[in-house]
Amino acid sequence: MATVRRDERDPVGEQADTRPRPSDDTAMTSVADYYAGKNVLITGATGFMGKVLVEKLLRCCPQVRALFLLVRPKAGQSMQQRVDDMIKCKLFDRVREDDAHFHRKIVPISSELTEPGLAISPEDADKLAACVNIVFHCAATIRFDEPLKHAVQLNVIGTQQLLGLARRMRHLEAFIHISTAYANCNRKHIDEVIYPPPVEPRKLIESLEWMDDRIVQDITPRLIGNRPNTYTYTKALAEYVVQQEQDKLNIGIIRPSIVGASWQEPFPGWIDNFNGPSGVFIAAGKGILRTMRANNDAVADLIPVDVVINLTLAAGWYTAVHKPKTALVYNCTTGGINPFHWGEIEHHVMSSFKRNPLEQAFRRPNANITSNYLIYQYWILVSHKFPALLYDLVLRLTGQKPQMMRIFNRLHKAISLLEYFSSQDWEWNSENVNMLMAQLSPEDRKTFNFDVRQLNWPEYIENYCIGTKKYVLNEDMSDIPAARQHLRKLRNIRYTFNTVLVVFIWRVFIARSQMARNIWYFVVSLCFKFLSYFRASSTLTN
Ligand SMILES: CCCCCCCCCCCCCCCC(=O)SCCNC(=O)CCNC(=O)[C@H](O)C(C)(C)COP(=O)(O)OP(=O)(O)OC[C@H]1O[C@@H](n2cnc3c(N)ncnc32)[C@H](O)[C@@H]1OP(=O)(O)O
Ligand SMILES: NC(=O)C1=CN([C@@H]2O[C@H](COP(=O)(O)OP(=O)(O)OC[C@H]3O[C@@H](n4cnc5c(N)ncnc54)[C@H](OP(=O)(O)O)[C@@H]3O)[C@@H](O)[C@H]2O)C=CC1
Repeated sequence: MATVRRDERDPVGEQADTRPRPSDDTAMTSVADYYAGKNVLITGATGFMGKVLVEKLLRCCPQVRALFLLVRPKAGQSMQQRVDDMIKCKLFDRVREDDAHFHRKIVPISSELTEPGLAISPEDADKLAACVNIVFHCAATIRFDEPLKHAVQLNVIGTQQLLGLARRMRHLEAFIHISTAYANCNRKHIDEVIYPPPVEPRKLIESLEWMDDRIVQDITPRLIGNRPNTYTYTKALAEYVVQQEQDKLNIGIIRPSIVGASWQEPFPGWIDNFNGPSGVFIAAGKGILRTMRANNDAVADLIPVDVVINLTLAAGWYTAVHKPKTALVYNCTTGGINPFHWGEIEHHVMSSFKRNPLEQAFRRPNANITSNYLIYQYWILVSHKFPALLYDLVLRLTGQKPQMMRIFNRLHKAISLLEYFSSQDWEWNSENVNMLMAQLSPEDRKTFNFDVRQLNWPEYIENYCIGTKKYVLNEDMSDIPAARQHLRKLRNIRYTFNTVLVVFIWRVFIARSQMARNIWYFVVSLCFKFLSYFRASSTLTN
């Protein structure tokens, strides 16, 4: 079994390791000083975490020489257009304030990670081989329903190819791979080690080459075994593939849990996608999602994106400067240090969206999570399907296209894929993370803060919800009074609807059936008796 030992930081007895060791001077450099004059290569820079990584490097390590971003053309946009759009976004406002010409440090390189040779031109590959000092590999498919072939192609073969390129880099000091804390979610306790892979990646890759898509689809459940999806399965394989290079490269592996909006930087609550909990929060805030399967008492292992990026940069520094003998794994999680539970998340998300409502909510936000399958199915029927049918009926009657049932079907698919992670909890060891924190200077501990003991969850969740409103939905905060007014209107509609329903039931059952009338009189007389008893006893005590 190939496992990763914790860094012993003992340079003695390393005959096999020919890589240069750090001098005392370099070991003492601060994180920002280390990145000064360095050429950094980043994959997945256009993604959620990649963008935050680029921003933080430019803002807090302003002496960095160049950032080479491997980007592919997409949706009719060239790679250059995509990078231009990316750096225009609000996330980069603080960097722009500090240095209006920061874009000069960004060098986009056209690359498609699923193509042979990463589809990098020979000239670009030579340039990278000659100058890159540190690689951050963030790119991956994070979809939970990705067909196995594609997930392997990108997450495993793409990683292998990048490692091949890294081996050619003459001045490479560190290779940092972003994995996930759920790569080994088939275990309950997860140490900072690389576990044996579920299958030898080479054998799997060879088999997938000749199998057609139908066969692959059929055998996927058997292959992934007790992992919930191809994403976690291929991320586990990728870790193993990265580990195979530990004799040749200085490697660090970061395993974040559920990455959420930023905690502090560049500003609280920054988020730009529907992945993971963000989509659930938005659907609940819009009043669409009323129930979800989750365990109230299970730890919700959210981790703010800026924490992950701070840890990643610090790990890059540590790996390059201290050159650990084996690849170090960092479990970047909150559960063991500052636990917060799904039940608490539900409470704070709901109250936050009541204070700061989203525009044009479908219903008042009121979602309840439950681990009980029957209760869940009941609420799906009563609170999702029935209102959707009713709404679509109204749309049809007014000559419009029905849409609510379609939205709910997509939502049900999304939440069914997430419930595996919200219905149970895991224990992650974080010794390497603690070790890394202890290695930082007090100044670096502030600039590259990943100490989640200081995280105030209610405040974080409030900023997260506001962040989904501002940055994902692009809603204006000045519209909050109108949104509150809309919620009041929805509440009045609900009261009216409930009253009409009661009157209707009364008319149909009470007024028309003798037996219902008898029951009704019995209930009313019981209430009267109770009231008179209550009055009499309170008169006596007075
Ligand atoms: C108050 C309650 C508290 C309890 C709260 C519990 C939260 C419990 C979170 C656990 C979270 C674990 C996270 C593991 C941690 C990793 O390791 S990381 C990677 C995380 N990866 C992901 O989250 C990817 C999951 N997403 C997917 O796989 C795909 O988006 C889906 C869900 C299969 C949908 O695929 P699709 O149908 O092809 O289409 P896509 O365009 O992607 O999205 C379709 C619709 O689904 C919606 N959608 C997408 N993602 C989501 C989502 N997460 N939620 C809702 N809707 C979504 C989109 O908004 C879109 O809606 P429309 O705009 O069309 O109306
Ligand atoms: N988000 C989360 O909750 C968590 C994420 N992680 C890990 O963090 C990393 C980053 O995740 P995140 O930022 O959320 O993911 P995103 O989906 O936001 O970003 C993925 C990035 O990978 C790039 N990419 C995808 N396919 C290719 C390809 N074929 N060729 C080149 N580039 C490609 C995307 O580029 P493009 O813009 O062109 O599509 C994008 O830049 C991943 O490795 C993920 O496994 C780990 C734990 C949790």
